[in-house]
Amino acid sequence: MTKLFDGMKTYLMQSIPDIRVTDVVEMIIIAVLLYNVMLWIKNTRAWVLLKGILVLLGFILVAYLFHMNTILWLADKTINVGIIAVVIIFQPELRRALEQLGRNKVLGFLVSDNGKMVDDKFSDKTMNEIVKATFEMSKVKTGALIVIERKTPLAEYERTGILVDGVVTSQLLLNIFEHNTPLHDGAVVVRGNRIVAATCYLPLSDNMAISKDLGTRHRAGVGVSEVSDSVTIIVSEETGTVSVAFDGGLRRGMDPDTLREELKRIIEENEAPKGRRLKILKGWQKHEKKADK
Ligand SMILES: Nc1ncnc2c1ncn2[C@@H]1O[C@H](COP(=O)(O)OP(=O)(O)OP(=O)(O)O)[C@@H](O)[C@H]1O
Repeated sequence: MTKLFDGMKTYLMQSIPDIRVTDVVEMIIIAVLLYNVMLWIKNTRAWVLLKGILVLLGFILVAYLFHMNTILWLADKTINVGIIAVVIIFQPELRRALEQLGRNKVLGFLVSDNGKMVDDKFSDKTMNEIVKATFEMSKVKTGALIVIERKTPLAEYERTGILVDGVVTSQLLLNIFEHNTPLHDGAVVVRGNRIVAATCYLPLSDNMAISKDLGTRHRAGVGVSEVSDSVTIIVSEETGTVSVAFDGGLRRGMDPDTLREELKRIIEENEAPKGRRLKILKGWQKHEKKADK
């Protein structure tokens, strides 16, 4: 009996490899990475592609089971080209994913982003002017798209528009978005207390979770929030509804108080200490789920 136990003990000691702390850390990192890749696949066009690849793999399995050598040979020869094709097709999504990684605070310590300094800090007055203009436009159903820059520079999108460089006032915003005027189309970019540009073209989000009732104005608002830490206010031309896009999410049906509160919260988050920042993000995510229903 003792011999049996000793044998089992030796077997177990030999067959279970030494698990070090680094192995556990490695497993956690891989699990987090896999989870994020799966989330990314689910929320982009990659989900449709993945389904196509699964059908193709099923087909190859059938060919393998029935020894269809020509099909197997063709599959073998095209797989490398297929991988390159996937990288080319998903170049915008991959670029966006890498940009998001670059915005990650962990990397932020290594790659500091001090390229842009805003001396003119977003003030309460500016916030009130924006809220006032937003709800005046909402009342008369004037479509609007206002992007507020934070840490991520939006120069790339600013360049697609017309330079304005004016102090943010409700009158200026109303004027810009007035129907049938040269500046009303596209987005306005706000940096600090100034409107830097109008008619800007923003990247469109391809998030499948965005309601099908919403068109390109809303997709553009969410799109820019996916590639930057900006806050975007969207006024629907169809319904007058006010929404806020932030961190890839959309919160709809805002009123003046909730918009002011939301803007304050997000803008202040910039200066918030770490612990508070986490709470703020959790709060946002909770709200976002409710609002998107
Ligand atoms: N990529 C973009 N960047 C900036 N603005 C855009 C972009 N795409 C569309 N827009 C703006 O959105 C307008 C079209 O809005 P559309 O009706 O498609 O969107 P929507 O989300 O249904 O909004 P609404 O509720 O106001 O109709 C365009 O005239 C333009 O001003």
